Amino acid sequence: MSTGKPATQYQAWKKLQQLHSSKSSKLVLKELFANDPKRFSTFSEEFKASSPDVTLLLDYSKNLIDDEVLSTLFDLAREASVESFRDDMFAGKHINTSEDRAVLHVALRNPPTNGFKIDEEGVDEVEGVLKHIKEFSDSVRSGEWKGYTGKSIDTIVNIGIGGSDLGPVMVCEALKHYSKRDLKTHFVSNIDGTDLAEVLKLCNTETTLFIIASKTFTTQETITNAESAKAWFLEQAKEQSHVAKHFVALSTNAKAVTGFGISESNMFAFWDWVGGRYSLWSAIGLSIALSIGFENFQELLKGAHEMDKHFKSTPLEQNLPVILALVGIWYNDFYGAQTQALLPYDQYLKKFADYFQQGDMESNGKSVTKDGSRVDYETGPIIWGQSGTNGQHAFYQLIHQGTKLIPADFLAPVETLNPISGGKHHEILLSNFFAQPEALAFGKTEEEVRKELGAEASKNAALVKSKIFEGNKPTNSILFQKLTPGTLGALVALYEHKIHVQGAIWGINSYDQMGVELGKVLAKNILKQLGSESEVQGHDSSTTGLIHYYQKNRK
Ligand SMILES: O=P(O)(O)OC[C@H]1O[C@@H](O)[C@H](O)[C@@H](O)[C@@H]1O
Repeated sequence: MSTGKPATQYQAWKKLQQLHSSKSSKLVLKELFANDPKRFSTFSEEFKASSPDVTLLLDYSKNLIDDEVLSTLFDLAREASVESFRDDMFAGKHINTSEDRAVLHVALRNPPTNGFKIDEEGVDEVEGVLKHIKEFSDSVRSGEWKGYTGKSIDTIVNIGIGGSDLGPVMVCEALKHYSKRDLKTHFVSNIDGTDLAEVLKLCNTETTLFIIASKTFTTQETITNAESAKAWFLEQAKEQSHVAKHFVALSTNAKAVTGFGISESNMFAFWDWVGGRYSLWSAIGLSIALSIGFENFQELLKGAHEMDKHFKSTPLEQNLPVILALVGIWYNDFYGAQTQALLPYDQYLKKFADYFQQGDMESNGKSVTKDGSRVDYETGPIIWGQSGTNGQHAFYQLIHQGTKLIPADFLAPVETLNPISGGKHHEILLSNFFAQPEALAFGKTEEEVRKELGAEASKNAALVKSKIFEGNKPTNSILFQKLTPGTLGALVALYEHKIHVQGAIWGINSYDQMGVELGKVLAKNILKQLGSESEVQGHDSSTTGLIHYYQKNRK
């Protein structure tokens, strides 16, 4: 079990504080590289899965670390019992202590033979649900599954929010290359009626399949959207019995699913040991299987499983999720960095940062440890980013020359799936992928700027200053072979395990999400009061004033 101890109590933490005060000014990338020609090979690791297409190279040499810092970070991981906490997760121990649950997304991608031995109720049902997903997705994709007028399905609408939306959205976008183009996939998540209304404009009742994705099947947004979609469907289809051909559910709550009017035979089950933000590997991935086919969905699971094996069995010093986690902690807790940017140089990964905003921030955005103490150090970073090179023309200015330290992960494929114009686009893309971390690390000195400006430099001191790049900005670079389903599985699992390791060191519970509850409760209460001004009770003057303004001005 993770110690749940405040991280500041570890000896290694104290040593890292000392190292930061004594050497941070000496950790200068330009010098570290100049003094060690082998720095790249020392601080990089390759991950190779059994499929030759699934390889990742992590270069973490452009970080503000040396051997001593790194070995102390590994000491920290050992002192915080990261290895036994990891093993507890794989063994099905109830590491989600506040909800007394196991955390077993790894069981969803664990092959029936040669996998990990996991002992928890429901794990032996995983294969059966996968079989159900296969049969159903095959029959929809082949056109065998017919709608109420005998036509095949050509449009999928996944209705879900949070973990029941973001994973499928990200993966369907990332693996669009492998998708069945004549089967359109849409996602509706927001309670804002605009989301559903705009999607319904693209749908035909006779050929649309709605997937209602909700672990609890009680989420207000999802159930309201699902009810409205059903009403829209029945306006045309009339007969309640036709619902069975057009609505399926993904949930752990059979009672609520049948209560909604979807029969259990049209329900794809999962279990409470699957956290919402770790659920794309479960029945929640049905829209993925429909879009890219079951075999590709299985490749995605396989790639993740290979990363699970790496995480479970590789010594910490070569363990990619552990390295990413420790380097992240170095900036988050000792340099005071507030954020972490994820910058994929692959257009298909444009939703990757959005996905891990929930994955990381909902997991590690906590301020009490497992034993209830208030932390006196920083926990989860703010995750953000977008695909390169778009980000370069938007926010990179601040990363290069702003006042904030923004550690950033750069990701790119060696091979593109779209080698248009003889591969010219990809070469340009990758030249940017290589150039940005280089520019961030090594910057541009005043001397270089003066040389470049020539005579102009002596006339315009401010111009000289504005063109200096201080450099020494840390980055990780991840090069993967190409964006296959297996590679994506491995990449997602890499970041999932990074989150796990950081949570273990911070002593927090990465697997609950109490922080999303209060707003939901207040909204329900306010909804009841929106009828008239006199009903608005029990709020501060700001909230009351805002509600009254809305009530006066609504039409
Ligand atoms: O799948 P459900 O039960 O509808 O929940 C959706 C989301 O609901 C949110 O409230 C949770 O914070 C997320 O973790 C979850 O993914």
